[in-house]
Amino acid sequence: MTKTKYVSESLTTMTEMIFPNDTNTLGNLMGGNLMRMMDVVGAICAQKHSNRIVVTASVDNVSFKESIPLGSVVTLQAKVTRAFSSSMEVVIDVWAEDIPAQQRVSTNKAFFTFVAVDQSGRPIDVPISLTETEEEKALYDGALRRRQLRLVLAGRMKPSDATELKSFLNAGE
Ligand SMILES: CC(=O)SCCNC(=O)CCNC(=O)[C@H](O)C(C)(C)COP(=O)(O)OP(=O)(O)OC[C@H]1O[C@@H](n2cnc3c(N)ncnc32)[C@H](O)[C@@H]1OP(=O)(O)O
Repeated sequence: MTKTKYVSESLTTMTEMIFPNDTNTLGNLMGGNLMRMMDVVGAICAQKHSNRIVVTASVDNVSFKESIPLGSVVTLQAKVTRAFSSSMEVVIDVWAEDIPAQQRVSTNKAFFTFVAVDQSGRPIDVPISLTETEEEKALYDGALRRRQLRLVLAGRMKPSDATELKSFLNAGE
C-alpha cells in the first residue's frame, strides 16, 4: 500500500439539486438529509485516501448557518485534513447556489472522523497525509487538538493527556 498520499488526491466534490422530498414544511432542506450527504461525501473522500472500507467514527459540531430552499443546487466538498493511524479527519464544506439568481452562499462546515477497517471491521493503518497549500497546512496543524478534544468528549482520552489541546487553550495567558 502507498505510505503517503497528497490531500489533493482524495479531494471529493458532490453536487445535488434539492427536490420536494428533501425538504421540511417550510420548503427548506431537512438538516438530517444534509448530514446524510455530508456523511456520504466524507466517506468517499476517506475511502479514496485509504483505499479501504471506512466507517464514520464521529461527527463534530454541525451548524446550520443558512437554510437551503427547494430548487437550490448544493455543492459539498470533502478534504482529508490529517490522517492519524487508522483514522482520518475530513472537513466538509457546503455551499448552496441559486443558479438563476447567480447567488452562492456558504451554509455549513463540519469535521467528520472516519476509520479505515478490514473485512472484519478491525481498524487498519492508512497512508500519511501530505499537504501542499497553506490552507491544507493550517488544517493539518489544527487537527491534533481537534482530535484530542473529540476523544476527551467521547471519554476515550483523559483530559490530562490532551497536551496539544491544553497548550492551545492556555496560549496567550
Ligand atoms: C460511513 C458510515 O456511515 S459507517 C456507519 C456508522 N459507523 C459505524 O457503524 C462505526 C461503528 N464503530 C466502530 O466500528 C468502531 O467503534 C471504530 C472502528 C470506529 C473504532 O473501533 P475501536 O475498536 O474502538 O478501535 P480503536 O480504539 O483502535 O480506535 C481506532 C481509531 O478510531 C478512533 N476513534 C475511535 N472512536 C472515536 C471517536 N468517537 N471519535 C474520533 N475517533 C475515534 C481512534 O482514535 C483510533 O484512531 P487512530 O487509529 O487514528 O489512532
